[in-house]
Amino acid sequence: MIRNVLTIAGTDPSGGAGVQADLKTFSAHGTYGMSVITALVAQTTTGVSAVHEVPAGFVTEQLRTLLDDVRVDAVKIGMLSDAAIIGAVAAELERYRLPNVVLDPVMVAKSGDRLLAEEAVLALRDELLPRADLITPNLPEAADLLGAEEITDVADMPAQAARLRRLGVARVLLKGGHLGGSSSVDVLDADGAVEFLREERVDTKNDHGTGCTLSAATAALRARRPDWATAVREAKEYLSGALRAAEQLEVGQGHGPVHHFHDRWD
Ligand SMILES: Nc1ncnc2c1ncn2[C@@H]1O[C@H](COP(=O)(O)OP(=O)(O)O)[C@@H](O)[C@H]1O
Ligand SMILES: Cc1ncc(COP(=O)(O)OP(=O)(O)O)c(N)n1
Repeated sequence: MIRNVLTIAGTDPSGGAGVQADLKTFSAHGTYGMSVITALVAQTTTGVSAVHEVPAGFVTEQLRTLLDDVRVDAVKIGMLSDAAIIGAVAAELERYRLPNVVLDPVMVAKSGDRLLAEEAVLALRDELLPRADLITPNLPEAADLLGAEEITDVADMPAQAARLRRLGVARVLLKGGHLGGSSSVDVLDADGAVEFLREERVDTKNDHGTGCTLSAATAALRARRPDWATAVREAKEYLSGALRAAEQLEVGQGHGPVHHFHDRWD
């Protein structure tokens, strides 16, 4: 049976991040993709020019219309924009008891533009983190959620992940992409085990949407795999392949997108 996977996120007309990247990723993993949109974002490979938020009540309307009809096997949550939308999504997660929820706590785009209001970080921490099965913060997002300094050393990542778990989160994938270096290291703290996930760093400027792709691939794979660690490991491998395949693309002048491929996944 084909699994149904939902993304709740903002848009990217250039197709590199947000809902567009998530749907491509779901398809690449042999799942059926669906989307609830939280914000229309005028952005491309060079940055964000404007954000048009969807009213929170209409986010609720999209979710209820969809969830009253369709079974959902996994969910990826991305850009939420403000506290009202966070509240709306948290309420519907509770109401429908959705399974396999991956929360990417998106705050700032690579271009430096904010995708979550600063005053909404507390709402994200208090209302959504405890309802997620896995969160996937990058290092600046982890620091913001903890009200702490951003760490700069791979060796400190397990302790930072443990602090996030103590906020009441089931599982944490702490992403170390911002550290640079010859390998790209993430830490998974899940189900009683802490694991370093390492991949060779791909030398490319086409790295727009890496966080979106990783969280979407994890959700899709969790709908198909028996446990979180397997889903996360395969998702990271997929992302590295998509970063390598990005050299085939000519999209935009700035940070281009990664390339989603369908041939490896049956
Ligand atoms: N050039 C790269 N080569 C390989 N993996 C990368 C590269 N850039 C980022 N990654 C990986 O992409 C994922 C997301 O990266 P990160 O920059 O940490 O988060 P975000 O995209 O949310 O800011 C992480 O798994 C990170 O290790
Ligand atoms: C609509 C939308 N959602 C999320 C992001 C951030 O995506 P990410 O994968 O972290 O990629 P970069 O912005 O770092 O390239 C986004 N840009 N837009």
